[in-house]
Amino acid sequence: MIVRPDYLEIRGLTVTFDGFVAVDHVDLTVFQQDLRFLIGPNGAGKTTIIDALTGLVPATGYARYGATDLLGRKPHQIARLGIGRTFQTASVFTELTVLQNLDIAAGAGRSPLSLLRARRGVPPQVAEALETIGLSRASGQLAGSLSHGQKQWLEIGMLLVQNAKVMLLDEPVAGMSADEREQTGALLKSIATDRTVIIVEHDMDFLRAWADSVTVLHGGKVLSEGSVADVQADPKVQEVYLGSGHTAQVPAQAAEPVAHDAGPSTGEQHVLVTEGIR
Ligand SMILES: Nc1ncnc2c1ncn2[C@@H]1O[C@H](COP(=O)(O)OP(=O)(O)OP(=O)(O)O)[C@@H](O)[C@H]1O
Repeated sequence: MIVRPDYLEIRGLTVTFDGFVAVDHVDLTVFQQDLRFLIGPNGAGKTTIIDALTGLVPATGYARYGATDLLGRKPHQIARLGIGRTFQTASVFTELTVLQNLDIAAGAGRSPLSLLRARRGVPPQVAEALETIGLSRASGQLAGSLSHGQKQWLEIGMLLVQNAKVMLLDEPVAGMSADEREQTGALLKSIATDRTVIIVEHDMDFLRAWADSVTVLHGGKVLSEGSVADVQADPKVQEVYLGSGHTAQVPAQAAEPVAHDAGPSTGEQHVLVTEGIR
């Protein structure tokens, strides 16, 4: 792998909410081509890290992409620097077509009214994004009529046409069918060839199938980092996921996270969690 200078480097990232330290001196380095998964129990600080990197919450420390500092900037400035994110719930314009959604994301130098008008030809970067996300044939379809998975792909396409070089994806496969998960894995792998991609995910099967590397968070701190095999073998990770039999939080199969206050785990949950990390 050729290491290029434009990679994401985070040092001592800290986010505090009214005295509560949600992210606690996190160090993270992610290179292009390294499909990095960020995992951890509910409340570990995963989404807050993405929020801090995209200017939604104030943070201290240091976060740099290439030569550019990210902290202390407004969300739109960070987006313009090529740092893109998705949310747990896809935010597409449901009343507009797939193509119109991509057009708006691309800006394309057109007025809002002209974006809504039919027009000849599709800008090359939009056509390329349509192809990459597998929605070329659905380009005229209303985004609201897409499947859950297709909406997530459209959102990724909207980042592609904005030339996002860093993509921070929050639970991209939650609620997807098995087929959609498979297609999403292949999509993420392909976009990570020349981008820095971080995926927050609870789905351990998906992680095992697609992660190049994993960072495990717990209580706002980095607990473990390495390959899937490395983190699975780490006793600290096993302790967090398996706990004393009362702290089970990450299901093996379910796409949705289990609530933090789900109460003592049952024997069945415990088996699921054991399968989840092994
Ligand atoms: N705006 C906020 N104000 C106060 N506390 C917050 C805020 N946002 C997050 N937190 C707290 O920070 C901690 C980390 O939350 P975060 O959403 O980052 O966790 P997470 O690892 O993404 O969890 P999940 O897997 O459940 O999404 C939690 O204790 C949460 O309650």
